[in-house]
Amino acid sequence: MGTLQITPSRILGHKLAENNTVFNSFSGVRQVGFASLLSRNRKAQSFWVKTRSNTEDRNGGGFVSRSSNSTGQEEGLLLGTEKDSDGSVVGFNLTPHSATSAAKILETQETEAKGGVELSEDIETNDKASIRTTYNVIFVTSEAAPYSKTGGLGDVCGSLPIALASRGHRVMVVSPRYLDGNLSNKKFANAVELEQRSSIYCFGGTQEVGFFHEYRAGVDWVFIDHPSYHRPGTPYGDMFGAFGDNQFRFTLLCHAACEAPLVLPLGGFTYGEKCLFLANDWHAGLVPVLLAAKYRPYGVYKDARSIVVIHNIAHQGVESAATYRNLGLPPGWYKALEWVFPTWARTHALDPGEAVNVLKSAIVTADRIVTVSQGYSWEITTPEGGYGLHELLASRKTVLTGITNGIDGNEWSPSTDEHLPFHYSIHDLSGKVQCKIELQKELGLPVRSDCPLIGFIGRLDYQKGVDIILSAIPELLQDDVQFVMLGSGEKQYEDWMRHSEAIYKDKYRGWVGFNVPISHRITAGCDILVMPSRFEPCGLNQLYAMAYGTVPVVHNTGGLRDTVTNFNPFVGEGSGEEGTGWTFTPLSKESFLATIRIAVGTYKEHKSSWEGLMKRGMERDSSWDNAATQYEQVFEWAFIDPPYAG
Ligand SMILES: Nc1ncnc2c1ncn2[C@@H]1O[C@H](COP(=O)(O)OP(=O)(O)O[C@H]2O[C@H](CO)[C@@H](O)[C@H](O)[C@H]2O)[C@@H](O)[C@H]1O
Repeated sequence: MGTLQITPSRILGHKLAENNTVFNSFSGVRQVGFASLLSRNRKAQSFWVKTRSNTEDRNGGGFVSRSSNSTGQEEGLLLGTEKDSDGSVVGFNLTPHSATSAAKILETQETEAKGGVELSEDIETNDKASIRTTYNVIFVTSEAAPYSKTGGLGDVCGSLPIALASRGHRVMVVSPRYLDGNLSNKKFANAVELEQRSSIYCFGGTQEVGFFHEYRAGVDWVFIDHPSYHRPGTPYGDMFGAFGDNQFRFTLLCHAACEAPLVLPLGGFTYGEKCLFLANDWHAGLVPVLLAAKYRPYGVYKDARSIVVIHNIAHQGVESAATYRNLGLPPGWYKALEWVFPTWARTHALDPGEAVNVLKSAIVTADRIVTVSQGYSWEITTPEGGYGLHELLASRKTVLTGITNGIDGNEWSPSTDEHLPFHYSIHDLSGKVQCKIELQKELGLPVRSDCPLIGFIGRLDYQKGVDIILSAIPELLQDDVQFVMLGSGEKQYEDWMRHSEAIYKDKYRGWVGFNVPISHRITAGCDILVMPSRFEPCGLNQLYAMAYGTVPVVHNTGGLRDTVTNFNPFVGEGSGEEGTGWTFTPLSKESFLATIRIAVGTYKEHKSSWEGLMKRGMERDSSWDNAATQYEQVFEWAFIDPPYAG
């Protein structure tokens, strides 16, 4: 790793003040999480805290810090200034703890002093080290894979933090420690209990929470421990429906997450107040409100920022207005959460329709808003897509950004996937047909490598358009195709899947349940993956499918429209082809069926076109790096503006 540089546009005055976590580098321009830059090397980090002995070399206003270890050896150059042609300080260089790199930096600085030209070259050639500010980032989320996952939120909060940490940020993920009495409890086995406990006042009493911690893949995974997270079921409910105390459980999460950076000495020292909270979905939505209402009036978190990340606006955390007093917020902040149902949505004539809406409060009080694709960032500002929040979101359009999710290449790669019986890649696709044959065997379908195998994976609910699949299946299965569905959700759909297996014995399989290894094998073994989602903020399964050479057929909406390009066999007057799948509209049985039939026809009749489709999908860059860069841009914008103060 080469030089990490922090280069504000122009610094008028600078002050280097140090507390135990952060260098306040510039007066109001940007905060630099010093701890984050060291967090990638825990040993060096704790050593640095214990035995640091800095020396300052002032050289015409320049500032250089060195640290030495207990044997007196120089560990590395920690800090140096960068100046523009007028001699003004425009940035600091933070360098790694390696003698070679340090020497290179010294060399670079000498060169810079001579002419200042080669610095950027040096940066470019040395590991493509980028010029960027690093932050202390706190993800707050109700799920994070592999510890907990019911859907895409878990995937994103399990992989984006790692991508950001690998780019030099100090990253903590705060999530509940769910113990459901099943095997999944083992996933928390490596998290150790910290001595710290916090008392949280909410719901008319004091709740004590514990903190568990695991440092993995460069990220501090912090799990909030409380009896309300210990029960059978998913993070949100069980066979009888959603838990009745979810508002309580996630209020607790938000309070605890706000405490964590202040009180947990992770790797030797706390994250401190100058951090950036990423509040994911409504479960974490109280975080921006708490920063503004509970902490900032007392001078705490004055320089923190918050971003609400909307993965699915259909879920907003709406409860009766009377529950406001339980949330541990000052009475004056009711307006931030106030929500009035339209007349038609009220239960009776005297119902005033008053409620509290947690996601709404996050949209009001967060410094910036991110959604998981550009298409969806527009859709949520429309009456059709905003689920009642469109006007509010439209009014905050200037701070609303769409960033398409990435996928975790360690977990989802056909050449290394531990759940697959055979591996394959864009250079050698032979393993894919083997995966198909093994899947057919596993599902008890006739083993036929020439028969198009169509798959669906997802929650069985209205959003995912399962009703469209159900209505199309009787006609579709008259064709020579096989169809497999994996999902859990609404009972009527689960029953339909079980029932249909008996009707279409040789053509249809329905796997009811949540099973990650099977989801990987379906993604690899199918030829076509369908996603007739009514709305799809981003969608991950189409990204996984394309990475696995499985061609997606998707409704032309939200993130699906942004990520799947329609197959076009006539580009360049027939000389070439483009596209990674098919998008269809309108969302109807007829257009769904017609598009699948075009895909099946292409699969059967145009083998080379099909291979082109597969390969273009596999070539597509869905890595998190691209998205992480865009998140960094939003972080930067968040710190340019003052924080929300009410
Ligand atoms: N029965 C089952 N067994 C095993 N695995 C299963 C499964 N059902 C679903 N999954 C897995 O859960 C994830 C679902 O992710 P999606 O992004 O498609 O949808 P979800 O609606 O949960 O996420 C929301 O958040 C994400 C993340 O931002 C957005 O992409 C999305 O549009 C938005 O609706 C995938 O990893 C999928 O394989």
